Amino acid sequence: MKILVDENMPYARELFSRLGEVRAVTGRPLPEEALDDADALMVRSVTKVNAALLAGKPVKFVGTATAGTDHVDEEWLAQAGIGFSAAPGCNAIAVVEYVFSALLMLAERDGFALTDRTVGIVGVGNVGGRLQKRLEALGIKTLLCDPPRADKGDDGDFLPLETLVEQADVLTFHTPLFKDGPYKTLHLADEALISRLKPGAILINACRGAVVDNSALLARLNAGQRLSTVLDVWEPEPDLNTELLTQVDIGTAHIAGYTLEGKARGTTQVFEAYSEFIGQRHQISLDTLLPAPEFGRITLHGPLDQATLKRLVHLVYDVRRDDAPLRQVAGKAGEFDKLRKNYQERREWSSLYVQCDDARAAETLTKLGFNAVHHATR
Ligand SMILES: NC(=O)c1ccc[n+]([C@@H]2O[C@H](COP(=O)([O-])OP(=O)(O)OC[C@H]3O[C@@H](n4cnc5c(N)ncnc54)[C@H](O)[C@@H]3O)[C@@H](O)[C@H]2O)c1
Ligand SMILES: O=C(O)[C@H](O)[C@H](O)COP(=O)(O)O
Repeated sequence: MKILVDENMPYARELFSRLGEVRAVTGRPLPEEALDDADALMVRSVTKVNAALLAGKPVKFVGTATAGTDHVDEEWLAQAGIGFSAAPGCNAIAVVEYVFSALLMLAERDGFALTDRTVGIVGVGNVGGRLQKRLEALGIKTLLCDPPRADKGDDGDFLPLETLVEQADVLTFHTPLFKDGPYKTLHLADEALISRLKPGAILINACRGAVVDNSALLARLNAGQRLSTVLDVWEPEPDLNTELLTQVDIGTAHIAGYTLEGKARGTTQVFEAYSEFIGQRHQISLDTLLPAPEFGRITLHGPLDQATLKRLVHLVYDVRRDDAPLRQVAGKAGEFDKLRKNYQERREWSSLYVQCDDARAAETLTKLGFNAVHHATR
């Protein structure tokens, strides 16, 4: 059994070698000769998986260690009889923590309280749903837009996108990229939508670049629209518009989902799916794979306010650590992917054990996803 894995999948060699011979390859471009004798292919979002890549090859299963699947022609895989699995939700926590890190940074810089802001969430799935819960745990008002869920009759107060545009101070996108169909998201944020955002609003895109029309966004920013912008994803990648990067408040190289936990969950989810596909079911516990974090334990004295939360969040992950390197290399061939390949280890908030002498602080931090306990220390 020969299994090709993207070289940017942590723990892939260790896990997949339990099932067969593993070869790690670059995902962009994927060396096509490697497919000539491969039984299975494990990719990330940078590899386009379609007939052009796989027709006539022996590959019987494709796994993508990602939440998004717009790089995979699932219809063709199904008609070609090739098994497929994605990794839904694997990195949702990472994206939520990226959004929080960015919002706390902007709130400190511009001197506002997050509890005075209303956050509009477009796409309320694994990322958007967790984001809603964590924002509400802090007492921040959210407005939700998810037409597919609304049409299915899911519980939730789902609103038209237009209402979010009118009322939200922060508009954050967490949809898949659908190029057409009833729920098309390509250029969902077009020039008309962007121009109607509230003055001083914050626009965040951490889903797929083309969900926001990047040329329209640049035109609005150049026209002086009062807007703060956080872009993790770009139209196109890896060759983003460098002028747009100079205009955004935070710009990163599609790494919102790149916690070690998030990437490792992606690998284990496709490993479990493939092991089931070949009839050798394995289940993996993430705890057995992950190393100890750089900061493991801290004591918080007193209550939790926004400034304290910001310091705690930024101890684990400060989004500015990923903004500066992108600005340094943008426009240079190959550098966007190099930043992603050589990504400095980043952990999730749950990796930090926080001992609090204030019961409410412990309760809030627990709801936010920290490993917090209340323990009187004074
Ligand atoms: N930047 C990153 O590193 C990163 C990491 C994870 C996911 N993503 C992207 O974010 C997307 C969302 O991730 P997820 O894990 O929450 O996916 P998900 O499938 O769990 O949730 C997506 C939600 O969007 C909703 N939706 C679909 N069309 C919509 C529309 N037209 N308007 C509003 N809502 C719509 C769906 O009904 C669903 O509830 C992924 O598809 C992926 O492309 C990016
Ligand atoms: O859809 C996702 O899960 C993310 O966008 C994706 O994982 C980003 O990382 P990549 O697969 O490109 O390494």
